This record gives sequence, C-alpha cells and structure tokens, in this order.
Amino acid sequence: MANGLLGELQQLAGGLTVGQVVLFILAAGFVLLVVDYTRVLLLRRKMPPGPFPLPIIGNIHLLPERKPWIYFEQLAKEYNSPVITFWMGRRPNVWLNDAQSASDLFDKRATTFSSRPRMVVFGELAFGQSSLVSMYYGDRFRVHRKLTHMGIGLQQVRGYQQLQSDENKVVLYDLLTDSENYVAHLERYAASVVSIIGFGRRISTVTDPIITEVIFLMQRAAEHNVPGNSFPMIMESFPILAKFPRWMAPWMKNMGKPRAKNFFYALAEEAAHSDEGKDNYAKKLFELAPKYNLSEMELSTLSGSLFGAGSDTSSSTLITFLLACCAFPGVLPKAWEELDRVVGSHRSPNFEDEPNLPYVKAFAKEVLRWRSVAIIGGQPHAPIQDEVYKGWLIPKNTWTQGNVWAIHRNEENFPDPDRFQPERFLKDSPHHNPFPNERGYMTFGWGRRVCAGQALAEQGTFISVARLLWAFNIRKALDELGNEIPVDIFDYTDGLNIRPNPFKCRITPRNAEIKATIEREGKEALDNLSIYNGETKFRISTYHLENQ
Ligand code: HEM
Repeated sequence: MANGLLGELQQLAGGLTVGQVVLFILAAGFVLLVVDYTRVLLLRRKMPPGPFPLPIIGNIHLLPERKPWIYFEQLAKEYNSPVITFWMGRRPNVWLNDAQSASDLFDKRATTFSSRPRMVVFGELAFGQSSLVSMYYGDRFRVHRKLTHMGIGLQQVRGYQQLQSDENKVVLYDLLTDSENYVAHLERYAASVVSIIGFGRRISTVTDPIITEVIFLMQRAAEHNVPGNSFPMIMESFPILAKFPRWMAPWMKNMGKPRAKNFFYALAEEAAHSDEGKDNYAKKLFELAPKYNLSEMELSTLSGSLFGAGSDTSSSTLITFLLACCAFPGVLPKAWEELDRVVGSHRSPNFEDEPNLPYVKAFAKEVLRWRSVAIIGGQPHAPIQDEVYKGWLIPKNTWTQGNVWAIHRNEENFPDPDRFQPERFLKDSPHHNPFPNERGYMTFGWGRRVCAGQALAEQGTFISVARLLWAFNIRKALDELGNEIPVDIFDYTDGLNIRPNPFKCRITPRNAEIKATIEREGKEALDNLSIYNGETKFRISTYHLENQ
C-alpha cells in the first residue's frame, strides 16, 4: 500500500524515482520543521522569559513527573520574573507566579482573559464546548454562567445555609463515634450538600455509591489533569495523538467517548421528574431547557459539575484544616477562647455568629490560603486577543495558568508562608499584609471565570471550621508508646485538586457539655434533613452496561 502511494506520488512528481520522492518528502519535512522552529524562536523573544525550547518538544523534557507547580515556582525565581513561558511542545504556556500579575491579567483584564485555551484531554476528548469548565468565552458561556448562578449564585446560597448547617451538625455527630474515618465523613458532608442542591436527595451514608463511585471517579480525573509529559496529558502538547482512531491508539484505551445520556443526565432527569415536589437545580434546568435550547449533554454537565467541581474541593479543604490543627496546635486556644466567649457550650456556632468571630473567620481564610485545594487555579485561562503585559506578548489563545501554590507562598504577601497563621487575615494584626484583592487570597480563581460555587464554598468552609473548632480538640494521634505521631505539612496528593495524604489524628470532644450539645443537635439535624432522604436507582458502575 505504501509502495502504491509512493508510486502515485511518483507519477504526480513527473517520473521521479521512489528514492527521489522519499528525499523530497524528507526535505519538505525538514523545511517545515525549520520554519516552525523559527516561529517558536521568534515568538519566544517577544514572550515572558523561560527555558530555551527544543524543536518539536519545546521544554517538556524538563517537566517533573509530580507537582509541576513547585518547579514553576522555582523557575520564576530563577528567571527573576513572576511571569514565565514554558513550551509544551510547540505551544507556549504562560505561568503567573505572583498575585500582582494574576490580578493584573485575570482580574483587571477579565474581558479579554476569561476564555479557555484549546484543551484536548479535558476538553475535546471530554465534554468540550458542552461544559462550562472548558467552554470558550462567548454567548454560550454567558448562558451557562447565568444558569449556574441560578443554582448556586450569591443570591441563592443564603437559602442553603440551613441544609449546610444541618449536614455539618451530622458530621460532628458522626465524628463522636467514628473519628478515625474523618475523611469519609467530610466527603459525605460535601457531596450531600451539592446532592441536595442539585438533585433534591441527601447522601446519608459513607457507603452511598455517589461517594464510593462518583467522587472516586472525580478524584481519578483530577489526578490526571495536571500538565505532564506522560499519557494522557502529553496529548495537550501533541494534539495529533488524539486524532488517531481509538483502535489504533492504546493511549486512549480507557477514555470512553462521553455520551449525552450519561449517568449525570440520568440522575438529573430522575430528580427533575420525581413526584416528591422537592425543589432542586436539576428540576429548574429541565424547565428552562427549551428556553435556552439546552442539549442533553449540557443538562448533564450543568448538573453533574456540582459534584465534579464542588464535592472533592470542599472536603479536601476540610481535611487540610484538620492537618493544620495537628501541625500548629498553638492556634487552637485562641479560637476556643473566642468561641467560648461568644457561643458557649450549650449550642454550636451558627451563621449569625460570624461577625462576632473574627479570629475563627480569619482561621477559615487561612485554611483556604495555606494549602489551597485548586493548586494551579483549576483550568487554564486564555486571552481572546493578543495581549501585551510589561512589554511581553501573550498571544491570543495562549494557555495561561495561575500558580496558586507560588502565589500563596510569596514571602512578600505571606512571610513564613508554610506557617499556619490566622492573624494574616486580621486587619489590625502586625501579621496582616496587603494583597491585590480584598479577600486576601486567590483560592477560587479569577475574573469572569472565578469559581461559580465560591459563595457556597466559603460559607460552608466557615461554618465547618467554626463548628469543628468549637466541638473538638484536634491533635496528632499517639503511637503505642503514647508518643505523638508527627504529621508532614508537605505530604499532599499530586492532582489538580490537592489534599493531604492519609494521616492519623485524634478528634475528641472538648468537654461533656459540648458532647451533649453535639448529640442533641445531631439528632435534630437528621430529623430536619429527613425530607431529603431517598435513593437513586442509578449506579455509575453499571449505568452504561444497563443502558447500552
Ligand atoms: C473550597 C472549595 C472550592 C474551591 C477551592 C474551588 C476553586 C475553583 C477554581 C480555582 C476554579 C477555576 C476558576 C478559574 O478558572 O479562574 C473553579 C471553577 C468552578 N467551580 Fe469551584 N471551587 C470550590 C467549590 C466549588 C463548589 C462548591 C461548586 C459548586 C457547587 C463549584 C463550582 C465551580 C464551577 C462550575 C466552576 C467552573 C467555572 C467556569 O469555568 O466558568 N466550586 N473552582
């Protein structure tokens, strides 16, 4: 067949020999390579500094296997520039390693910097332009943001305080009897909150398949979703690898083609048509589908992204909180003093206490800063036109990523950054430092792309941190000899959303009165939440088999 093709080419080439045709093809390939590499080098001269790119592979040979955010932080120091360029193959990626540049570009130039670049693995091979997370800036993006705000926007989230508060009281109640399993209880809590909002159904046990299957799947996806030089992410550098038919491409073996009528669509449809009359986001979406011309795929991503974006992130943040308590026990007494003074033992703190709990509020903010879960700010941004910043060119559609790890460890904004220090967020404290935005952190991203669930996540983090601090003494676990087992504040997972690797900790009620309050409030909360009890008939593990 190859000979046939060469023969045809030979005919076209007017009687050249096969050898000459091969030589011609090689020469043409070489010329293309030279032209392309010249383009890269010329562009490189105009762009922010960074390592010298090689032909075809750019800088990907330099990329570490794990936690590239640490490497980019070092590169910024090496080049003495917070903004650097790193070539993923023939495509430049720009990394913003300080708060000022992220604010200047993503916030102040939000009208041009709020698109996404071309994404192969988590874009074209996944839900592409049907999902808000990977959608380009434009009219459809605005429709999706509007619909997402209808579900979890600032106006809505106050209405979710009661259910969030109740689910949170259940966590305290569960931790009284099963504190070793704290990760599962926090995951249940976070998933249950978004499940009630999205589908009108609570997740009552840690063995519910939504936890065991869906969250697991989301975590696996996040593990892969980090710039890398192995499969699948290498396809971002060489998109041509994604064009092969799947039978010829073993690297895409486990990447199923997304279906419109998928598991999340089924969950949403079930919730929308349930006759229990409970309000939920899926119901709203199905009602609005004709008005906004929503496809089945869009219905699935709009409702499913609550789980995708909202459960692992929220629970990981609370696991980080527990790690901080174990590693920095000195910060607890100050929080207890405030909570005992303002709240006492006979009730737990609630949302109305927030203005009177400045230290606890600062504590929650420091949790969000100290080890931010979305360590590279989630998905990349991209400008919709060529941009010039400090004399450097950032061409249209350039993959531009905020390195939250580096931003939140910048000594100028956060001296001694690995120290957990709530005082950083108290305006009158000598430890308070200026920051380009009012919140004092960039945990939720930027500009028009800022996390759509930020208000829900912030209010959930505050109430969870306040309650856990009020309820428990959280300490390092003890070994058989009664010695404290040390914790490692750098021992985190490697994915897009980070969380501490498993560690043991002791979570014990602070006193008998508090314990009694936790029990009483826990039972009341379960009673309040019983209206959301119910089972879905779908299982992600069997859904596609049953619906071939
Ligand atoms: C501590 C918890 C959370 C953190 C740290 C977090 C962080 C982020 C970040 C960094 C982004 C990307 C922003 C950007 O591109 O500039 C994002 C996007 C998003 N988040 Fe969150 N998130 C959290 C919780 C939630 C929750 C609870 C929900 C919903 C229930 C949610 C829904 C979304 C959605 C839909 C997007 C995509 C927005 C877009 O592309 O336009 N997130 N989040």
